[in-house]
Amino acid sequence: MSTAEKLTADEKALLDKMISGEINLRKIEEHLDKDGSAKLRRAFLENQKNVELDHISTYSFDTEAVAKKNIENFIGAVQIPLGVAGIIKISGDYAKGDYYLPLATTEGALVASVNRGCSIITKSGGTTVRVFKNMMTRAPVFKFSTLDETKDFYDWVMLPETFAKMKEAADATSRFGELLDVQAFVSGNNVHVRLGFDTKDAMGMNMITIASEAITKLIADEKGVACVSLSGNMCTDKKPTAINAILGRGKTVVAEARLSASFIEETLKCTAESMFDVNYRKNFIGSMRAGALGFNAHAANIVAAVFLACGQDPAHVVEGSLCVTEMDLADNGDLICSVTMPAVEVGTVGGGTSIATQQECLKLLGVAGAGAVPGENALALSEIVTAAVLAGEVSLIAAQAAGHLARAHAQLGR
Ligand SMILES: CC(C)(COP(=O)([O-])OP(=O)([O-])OC[C@H]1O[C@@H](n2cnc3c(N)ncnc32)[C@H](O)[C@@H]1OP(=O)([O-])[O-])[C@@H](O)C(=O)NCCC(=O)NCCSC(=O)C[C@@](C)(O)CC(=O)[O-]
Ligand SMILES: NC(=O)C1=CN([C@@H]2O[C@H](COP(=O)(O)OP(=O)(O)OC[C@H]3O[C@@H](n4cnc5c(N)ncnc54)[C@H](OP(=O)(O)O)[C@@H]3O)[C@@H](O)[C@H]2O)C=CC1
Repeated sequence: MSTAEKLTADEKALLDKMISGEINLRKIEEHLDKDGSAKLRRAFLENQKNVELDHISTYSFDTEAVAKKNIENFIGAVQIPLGVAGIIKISGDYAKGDYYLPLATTEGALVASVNRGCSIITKSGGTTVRVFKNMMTRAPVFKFSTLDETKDFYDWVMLPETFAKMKEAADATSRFGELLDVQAFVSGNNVHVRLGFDTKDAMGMNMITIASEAITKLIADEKGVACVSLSGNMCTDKKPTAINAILGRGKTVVAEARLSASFIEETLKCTAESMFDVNYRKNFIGSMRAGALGFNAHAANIVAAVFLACGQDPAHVVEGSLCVTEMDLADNGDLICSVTMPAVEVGTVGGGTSIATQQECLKLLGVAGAGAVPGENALALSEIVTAAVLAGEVSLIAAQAAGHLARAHAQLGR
């Protein structure tokens, strides 16, 4: 049955007004609640495009909450299959213990692969994970007329007294956010001011954009300089950049595991030497020749799957792909594997984390909501994501070393 056939007489009258252009897609909410508005939009689209929008009408989350803070022109939901990999034993500073990883994907063989990586890592004693840096960034840009004005502003930004004033203005905008660092980058008569914040359990982009605006107001008051754009692209949000790879953004995290040669042969069907060789020629030489920013096999695959499951901003997979995967042979023949993730941008409050299905995945990981100590749940999630990436890298490199890549996808992915 089409959506139009399920409408009441009143709803049909509203649909006629939408079709005639009297009420637009957005304004239908002035007449109906969020679910009703979604139904009318689907009926309108079915009428306009001669399609059936049946499956997207099925969802179980709280529509009022979702349509208020997560989506506009709401029409329903798409479903992404969700699998689980694990257990994986993680020894982080925040994530400690055995974890089942929720992975949302449509790529057959991905969950199997991560599962295999979890299995060998856990058999080998688990992965050690450490967070080296924790700072989300926003970088407004300011323009000047002369180089002397540019230099004067640059010097002022770098003063400790200026940092103190900026911190006072920024920290007043949030109960949780804290300004940690200010760096200025000059280019001709433009100055990009890269502001770094601790955002505690939030990924933090809404929070720090508000805080950064308070800093631009302070700058306007103190220096009479107008901000050209609150984001001048040196932040850098949602674009692949060297600055994020080098200086980090969000959490900079490393996960390491030492895999024994015999487990590699038994579980991964290849040798430590062959994995070392593939990793060197593929992830290092191949990535270097390709001009890549990330030197890895498929970090983005795992970041995307965990992010979709756990309500993270999927566009931040870009930064998640800036991963360096290393594999080194130890004297006793073991393979020491690590992933270095300079920019893991995650939160356990805010954004999509409160949507019911994503909440369940965060609960499965034991990191839903605010940490007992603010920030600790987001830090734990960043360690889990990095451990999951290590599992994916180990398994895929092994599959390529064993010559199993095409076979795996032929069997599981089509
Ligand atoms: C597919 C496997 C795992 C088979 O691997 P296998 O060793 O032949 O399988 P197995 O049947 O002997 O099982 C070994 C373990 O794998 C796991 N496993 C095995 N099957 C399943 C399953 N159905 N469901 C859940 N877990 C599974 C599981 O942990 C199992 O242990 P067990 O549970 O039996 O003790 C392996 O060949 C593999 O990992 N291949 C790589 C696949 C992969 O990583 N794909 C990711 C995407 S590739 C891509 O998109 C990016 C790319 C490739 O273009 C990037 C690039 O340029 O490199
Ligand atoms: N605005 C932008 O330019 C961009 C926005 N986004 C979007 O931003 C959203 C994420 O922004 P984000 O700031 O993380 O989330 P939200 O703005 O959704 O929520 C964060 C707020 O939650 C409150 N909060 C409650 N408990 C805690 C806690 N323990 N730790 C930290 N904060 C807590 C804080 O409020 P308070 O500050 O009042 O104390 C904080 O500012 C996503 O939807 C993403 O897609 C993404 C990129 C850019």
